[in-house]
Amino acid sequence: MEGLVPVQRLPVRVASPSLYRCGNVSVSIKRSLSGFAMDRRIRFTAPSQFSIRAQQSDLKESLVVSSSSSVEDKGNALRIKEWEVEMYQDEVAISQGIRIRRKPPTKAPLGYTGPFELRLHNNDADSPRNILEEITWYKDVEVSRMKELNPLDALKKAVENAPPTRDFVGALRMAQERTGLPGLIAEVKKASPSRGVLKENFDPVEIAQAYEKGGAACLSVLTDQKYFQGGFENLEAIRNAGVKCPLLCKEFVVDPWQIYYARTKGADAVLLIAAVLTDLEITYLLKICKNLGLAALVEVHDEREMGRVLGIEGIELVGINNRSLETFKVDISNTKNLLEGEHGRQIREKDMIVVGESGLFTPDDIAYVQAAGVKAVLVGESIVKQSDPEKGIAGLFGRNISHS
Ligand SMILES: O=C(O)c1ccccc1NCC(=O)[C@H](O)[C@H](O)COP(=O)(O)O
Repeated sequence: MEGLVPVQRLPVRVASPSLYRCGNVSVSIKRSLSGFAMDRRIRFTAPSQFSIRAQQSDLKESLVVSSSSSVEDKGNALRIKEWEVEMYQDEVAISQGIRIRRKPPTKAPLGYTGPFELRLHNNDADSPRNILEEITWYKDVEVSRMKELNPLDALKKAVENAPPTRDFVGALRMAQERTGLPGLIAEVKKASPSRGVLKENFDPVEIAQAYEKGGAACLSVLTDQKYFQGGFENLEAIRNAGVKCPLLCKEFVVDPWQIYYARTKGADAVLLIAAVLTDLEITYLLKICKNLGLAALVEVHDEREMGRVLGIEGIELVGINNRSLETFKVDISNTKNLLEGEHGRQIREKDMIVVGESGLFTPDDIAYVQAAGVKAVLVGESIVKQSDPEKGIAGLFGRNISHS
């Protein structure tokens, strides 16, 4: 066969690193989960006539293969040099309705498959479309720098000697039983992209201690520096200051390395954002969390994400964020809406803890999300802004919920 080989559309179901054979065509699909470099390459050494139907269960993906071939070899044998298909994470993500795209690799434009010489630059792919996308794209860069300073092997050794984690989920359940109100995850939050600086004289340890005294069940510590003016040093300092509440590392996780890092810095739980991560990534990260003794708060924003998360095994904590990723607008009826109907039924059946997140300011807000079915709330702005955050908690719940 000479000249161009027509574009082939290959429906391929990929379960694991696989080698598919069909006649003398072999398709090897490499799946490297480390760093989520989901890299699939298809290499053919094939005669001119071929058709490929490679199917395995679990993941349904569609690969588009296009290439050119040339006659190079002796005899009539056709050597199709190397056909390379790169299906970026985004293609899987799009199929799952994920709105947050991952950073396109610099060496090739986003989501493009096909021969290098035909690649186009796509401007839309080169810039983030909303704040969460911007944060996660920056996170990719930041994490690769941090990894060089703290290689995974060293982190794994540090984790072996780390003190045991505290029971994040248990603390929420106990608080709810103790107070009859949703357990409070109080957020140590200096600033945010939507509100700017919330507290000028920000002392994370002082705030954490005040939250604990005020009756918080758990604390959430923002570790992102660029957008929230947080830091891992805050997490570490709070942990080392003797605060007993379990700590959530509030990060934008895009890489398993971050989970190990969080564990070495004193986290008892991490946040996983369904808008950013595919189902497979969530499943994989949950396994890592379990292995490290960490709880995972899996955050959703809409019905579709809630449906996805309910289909993933082993999730105990689901956060419903009331803040729109596109507009920053906060609407607490989002929590109520996502807990109605079939999703709410499944959550109750599985005895999951739902955490109402963002935009909670008053006892009425707390009562509203509690009536909708939440067993915990994640609150930052309304309490961190108070000159006395301990009193801020009493104000938020309409009564003193401290242990004393
Ligand atoms: O808070 C933001 O502006 C923000 C922007 C983009 C992504 C995430 C963001 N916040 C993270 C959170 O989930 C909140 O800090 C948390 O739910 C507490 O919210 P609030 O009580 O409204 O401070």
